[in-house]
Amino acid sequence: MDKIVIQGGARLHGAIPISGAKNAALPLMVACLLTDETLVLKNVPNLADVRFMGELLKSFGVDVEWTPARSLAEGGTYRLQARHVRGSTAEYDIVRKMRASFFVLGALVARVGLAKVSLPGGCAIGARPVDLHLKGLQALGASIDIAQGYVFADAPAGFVGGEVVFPIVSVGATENVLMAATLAKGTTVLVNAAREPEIVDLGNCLIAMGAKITGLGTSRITVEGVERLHGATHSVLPDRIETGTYAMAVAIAGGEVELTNTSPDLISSLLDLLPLVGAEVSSTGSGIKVVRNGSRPKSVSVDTAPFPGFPTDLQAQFMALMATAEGTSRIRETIFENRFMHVPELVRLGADIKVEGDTAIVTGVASLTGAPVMATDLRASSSLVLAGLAAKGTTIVNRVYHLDRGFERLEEKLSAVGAHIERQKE
Ligand SMILES: CC(=O)N[C@H]1[C@@H](OP(=O)(O)OP(=O)(O)OC[C@H]2O[C@@H](n3ccc(=O)[nH]c3=O)[C@H](O)[C@@H]2O)O[C@H](CO)[C@@H](O)[C@@H]1O
Ligand SMILES: C=C(OP(=O)(O)O)C(=O)O
Repeated sequence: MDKIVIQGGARLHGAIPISGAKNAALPLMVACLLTDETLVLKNVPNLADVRFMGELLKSFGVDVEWTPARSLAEGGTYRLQARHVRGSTAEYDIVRKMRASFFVLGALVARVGLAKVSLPGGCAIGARPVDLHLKGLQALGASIDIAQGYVFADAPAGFVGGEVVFPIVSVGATENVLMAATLAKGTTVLVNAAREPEIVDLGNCLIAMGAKITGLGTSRITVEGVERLHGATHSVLPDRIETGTYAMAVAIAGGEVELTNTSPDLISSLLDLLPLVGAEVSSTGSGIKVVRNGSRPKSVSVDTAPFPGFPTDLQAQFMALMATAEGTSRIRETIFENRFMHVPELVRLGADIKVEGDTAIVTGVASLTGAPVMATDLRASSSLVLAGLAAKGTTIVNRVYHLDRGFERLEEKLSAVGAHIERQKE
């Protein structure tokens, strides 16, 4: 298994190109199931999860053609055509590895009238039930049965528009129901819908495919069903989690870096905090410049929340930053009940962190010390990389396959701005 090896202490200077967003690309790829014409997706990151989604779509008979990017500064292109959908089963082995596989449920039923999709089960960050996806599809007329670990959904005459009220904000359930509603008979209203930029990106692509959607980016989305969707070309929006992670890499390591092909509007919840931490942030027109010179970062407390709040997917990285800051911060995780798996690993690097319920109390230390570490999820792994950039000596991050799910060529991007980081193959 590959490892990432970091010699800490180097300041970062230069530019880092930001890739297309994994969490937008995955549901966008699923959207190809809604039409027999070709969906062309540009700026797609070359990530394990994305390749995996390509394989899942192939298993439904989708023609999947991937053209890799010519350089780090541009994404690859997927041409996806679901001329005929063959089969409608997503097996356990696939769904347990990548939860986004569950997003095929609504689109498959919309297109072929039925689907059998494995329940994903829990994962390292929490129980992550799918009840809201199922209730949403039921509200549109699907009958749902659960047996032998699978969801059997059918709506032989297609979905029928209705009101779907989400008791809590769910990104995935909003995406699943949004896709289903595009081909429903009549009007669907999603109440308390997620407002994440990835939902807006999916909605805009669906509109380009002929869907009638209003209210994207608000908590009330209205979808007027249409009889068919057609092909379209869409460019995936920049990855705000990758943007935020590299912004914090500069804040923790020091230096001056421009993050290109991204936008400050995607991540203002973090960019508003960074000046309080001691990093300067400015918009460059084509991206964001982050600078930290001089004194140690300062402690700032934060609660995670659905967009436009502070993203749970940046909580671990922010904790690494706070581990080196002057003072004490409180980091409250409100989205997932078990997303502190990075704490014991950061403590191995010398961090002073105590967990009390949903809150981590982080007392910054003057310096971290390198050590071998491992993490059980994607963003936790990236927090260990950030900590390694600031730690004295060598940090070895094991289980790199987690990072490869969501960070495209991380070690190349960081070494290009001066970090001493490499991948060691075993
Ligand atoms: C592929 C993708 O886009 N993944 C993102 C997506 O995950 P995902 O879509 O799984 O996250 P959700 O927004 O659905 O989860 C939010 C909360 O709702 C709960 N819940 C969700 C669905 C449901 O049917 N029942 C239920 O109780 C979850 O357990 C969690 O506590 O949004 C999360 C929250 O921003 C991010 O951390 C993930 O990176
Ligand atoms: C939790 C994440 O992904 P997933 O929802 O696919 O597990 C993530 O992207 O941080």
